[in-house]
Amino acid sequence: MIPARFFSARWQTALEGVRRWTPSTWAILQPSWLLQPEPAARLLSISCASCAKRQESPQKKMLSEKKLKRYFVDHRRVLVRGGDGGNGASCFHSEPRKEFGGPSGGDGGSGGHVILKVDRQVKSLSSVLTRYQGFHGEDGGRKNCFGRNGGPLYIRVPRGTLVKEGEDTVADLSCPGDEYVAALGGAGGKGNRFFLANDNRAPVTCTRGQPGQERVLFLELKMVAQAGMIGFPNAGKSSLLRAISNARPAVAAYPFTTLKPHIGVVHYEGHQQVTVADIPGIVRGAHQNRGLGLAFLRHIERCRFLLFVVDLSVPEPWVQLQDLKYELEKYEEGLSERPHTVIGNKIDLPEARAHLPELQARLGQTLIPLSATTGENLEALLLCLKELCDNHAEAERACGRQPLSR
Ligand SMILES: Nc1nc2c(ncn2[C@@H]2O[C@H](COP(=O)(O)OP(=O)(O)OP(=O)(O)O)[C@@H](O)[C@H]2O)c(=O)[nH]1
Ligand SMILES: [Mg+2]
Repeated sequence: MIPARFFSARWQTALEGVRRWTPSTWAILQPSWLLQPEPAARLLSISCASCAKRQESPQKKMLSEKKLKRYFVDHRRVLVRGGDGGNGASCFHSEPRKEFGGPSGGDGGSGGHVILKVDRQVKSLSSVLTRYQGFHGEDGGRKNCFGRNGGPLYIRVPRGTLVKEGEDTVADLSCPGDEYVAALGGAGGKGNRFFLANDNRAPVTCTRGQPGQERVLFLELKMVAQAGMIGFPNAGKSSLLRAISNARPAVAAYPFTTLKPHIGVVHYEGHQQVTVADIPGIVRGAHQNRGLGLAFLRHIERCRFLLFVVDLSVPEPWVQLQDLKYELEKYEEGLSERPHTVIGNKIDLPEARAHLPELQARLGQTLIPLSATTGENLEALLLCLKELCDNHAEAERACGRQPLSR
């Protein structure tokens, strides 16, 4: 037996802690899969479901509503100006023993365009600045030297960016690699060589380069996903996305953990994929700009079907559902009528199980009770997603349109 004085003060504190442990403390430390019965045989392999971790709140300081909105960059006002054209030169050829060498002023180079380009790596408009100036063309030079053209200036934007000028939508950049010339560069000026004519053998005229086009554009980001998850803060939307896809949005026990939409891809057999967007939480009165407001709902506009995520552990979960639909209708009439399914999350909690029968009775439609944390009944959600996707594709094909894939 080693005497206690041989241990450092730190070790002694640790030993004290061990002595205080009780069986219940051990139970808390056990992984959840040891305490719960094995779920029924799974129809599909959901490796991520078992990996979905419960992350404890890092005691983050609550942000005010005003500050919350600053984090959410999905629209930008941008002033774009094309590069100015270079000026033409006015000079005459001069060489020993050569009289009347003639005009030799070169043209100016054209100004560079400012181009919006979709880049897969860019996920939000936060990297887009408020003003851009294209590269200017070089001035023309002596000896008929033309100025160099200004190169194009690319502004990298995320996929799903809408470009508006005033009220008009001028471009919809929804595919990777899509480009839109936001501002044209100015044409280069002409040097005096250009004005050489039979009746004027020594022109001195040269013109200035034209200024680049100037425009004020509004960029608006609309995520492109097939399914959109809508729910109150803390309903477990991000946990669910982590469980069914490889996306890794933050999960924590405080509201508004998610401040920008995340997209996850759910993989099925036969290389079929369904994209699911996790939208920041909606609160009652969002249409009056409460919480994060309704600004982020523009991401749902493009979703083909919706997943309403309800927290079953709250006292009256059906009220949450009514509020969600009400807020959607306030944003855009008919939005809540899109093909959708209702998900009752946190079924692993006893109070959630107690609320389930009443919610089902009030709902009058099928509800998928599941647990994002334990992975219980996730198969039902995956099958339902696939069905919604197949139905959508069929409907699109019937109308002669190409269904949205990813
Ligand atoms: N018991 C239990 N807790 C869950 C479950 N799903 C999520 N949670 C917990 O609920 C809390 C909120 O989860 P999130 O996934 O961040 O919720 P959210 O809907 O994304 O929240 P916001 O981003 O704020 O809108 C976290 O503490 C999760 O651990 C579940 O199925 N069971
Ligand atoms: Mg979240």
